[in-house]
Amino acid sequence: MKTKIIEMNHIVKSFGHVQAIQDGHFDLVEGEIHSLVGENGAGKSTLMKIAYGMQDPDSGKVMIRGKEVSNFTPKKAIESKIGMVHQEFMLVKELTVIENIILGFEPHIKGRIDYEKAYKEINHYIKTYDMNVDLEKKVMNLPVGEAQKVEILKILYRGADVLILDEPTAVLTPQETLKLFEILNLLKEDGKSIIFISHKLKEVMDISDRISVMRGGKYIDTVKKEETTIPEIAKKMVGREVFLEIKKPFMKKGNVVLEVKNVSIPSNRELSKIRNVSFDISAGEILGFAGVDGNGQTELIEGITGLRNIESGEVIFKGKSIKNISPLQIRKSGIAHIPEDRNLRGLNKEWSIRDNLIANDFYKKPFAKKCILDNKEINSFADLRSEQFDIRPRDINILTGQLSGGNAQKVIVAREVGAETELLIAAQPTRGVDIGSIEEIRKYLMKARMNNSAILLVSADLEEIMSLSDKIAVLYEGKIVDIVDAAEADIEKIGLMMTGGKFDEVETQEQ
Ligand SMILES: Nc1ncnc2c1ncn2[C@@H]1O[C@H](COP(=O)(O)OP(=O)(O)OP(=O)(O)O)[C@@H](O)[C@H]1O
Repeated sequence: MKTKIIEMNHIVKSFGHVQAIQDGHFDLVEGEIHSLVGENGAGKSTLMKIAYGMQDPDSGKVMIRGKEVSNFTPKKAIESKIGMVHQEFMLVKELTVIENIILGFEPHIKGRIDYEKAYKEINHYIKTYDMNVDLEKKVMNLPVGEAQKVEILKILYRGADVLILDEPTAVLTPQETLKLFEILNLLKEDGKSIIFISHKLKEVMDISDRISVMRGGKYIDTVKKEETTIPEIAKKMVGREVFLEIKKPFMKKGNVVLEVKNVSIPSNRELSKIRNVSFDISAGEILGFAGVDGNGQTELIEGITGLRNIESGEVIFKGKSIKNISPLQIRKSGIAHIPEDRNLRGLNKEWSIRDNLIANDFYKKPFAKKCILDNKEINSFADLRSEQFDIRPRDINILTGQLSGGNAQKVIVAREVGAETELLIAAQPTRGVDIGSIEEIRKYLMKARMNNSAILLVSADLEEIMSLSDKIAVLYEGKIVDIVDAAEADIEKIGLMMTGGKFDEVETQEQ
């Protein structure tokens, strides 16, 4: 029988009055890829932070390689050959890749850093696991997929044979995810053991040997990949059937709401400059933007929402130019925005759920009357939104900085989609969000369409683009490759367009 490397039993952990884990169990055997899944706030990250010694359990037993541990710390975890890659990377952007990898563990020769030894060792990992990383580059110049490889190299360099990866694919493109999976399989072949936290059940089914499910802080079940299905896991996670296929009822297109004409927007990355882009969106229509991240999606949305200067061209909302006016004026004109970076632009983490929910409208009726806030109105509005969008924990006074990633995202969606809006700009609305909430968020986007909102959707999730959109535009190196009717598009063709091929060329190639 294979050795159990990590065993956790009856783990309990609270933060103040929030019980993050009520009864956590997990075990990892040598040489397996074991996924941990569960809704936002189910306690996955907390359980893994306990395994890595970043947090102490209130009670319960943690065994590492057969020995019970207490007062476990990341330092002891590293000594026990356990490494963790967190949701938010922990690299020093100003340093080079090699400097990051060896930071705190520099080999020395005659009082100086022995770079030769470090290069030799790291190049060995790069070759063995087929990683292709430029060790001289500064981390700030790396795309996310590369930065993640650096995180993995960093823990391998520290001697890890157990890798805990917390939502590693949340920020990756489909291509980068495939590459990551190749690396993980090579690591597994080499005898390493991997814990993989993810919300993407298809990926979980592709990569795992076993899958453990948590719900509401409790252990639910562990199943072998061959003995389960995606719907079965989704049901264990959410406690009910989940339907991600969204119905797209016929909708008669209304007037044009947004017109973008020959717009160019600068960027400090060459591939992300928006070059002469034109499209329009009508009332009751969803235009989905597909494309590999970094091809100008961020710049385009920042330009339209007033967060970035537009160099040339025109942006017209309901017949009036909104080009280069302030983000506040743009919001006030009736445009809602779910920003892609929820921490930077979507929320004030120091504020409560309630205050974030009313951030756009706190000065207006019914929340303020004659410049005085009406707390009763505000509280009942915030309670209702929390209930409708299933924001957990159900306490509107909690600071959003204390919420799990997915619940934080739900606060933004509840604020933006809940509002009556003529144009909704939704950038990565379900990124890092659990399957039950994805279903809810998609339903709300569809409801907004049925209420005649025009919606600009940017998503790295091609299936999301395909299932929600009426028209699909593909951005490649800052240009629109093509805009196609969603009814005629299929995922493979759109995938090929994401590498620059035109829709009809793709068809011709196939014939
Ligand atoms: N440092 C903290 N302070 C207060 N509450 C916390 C803290 N860390 C986690 N929590 C709470 O504990 C619960 C479990 O959070 P955790 O991050 O473990 O969930 P998760 O399953 O990883 O969720 P997600 O998939 O959204 O990342 C949540 O309700 C969260 O708000």
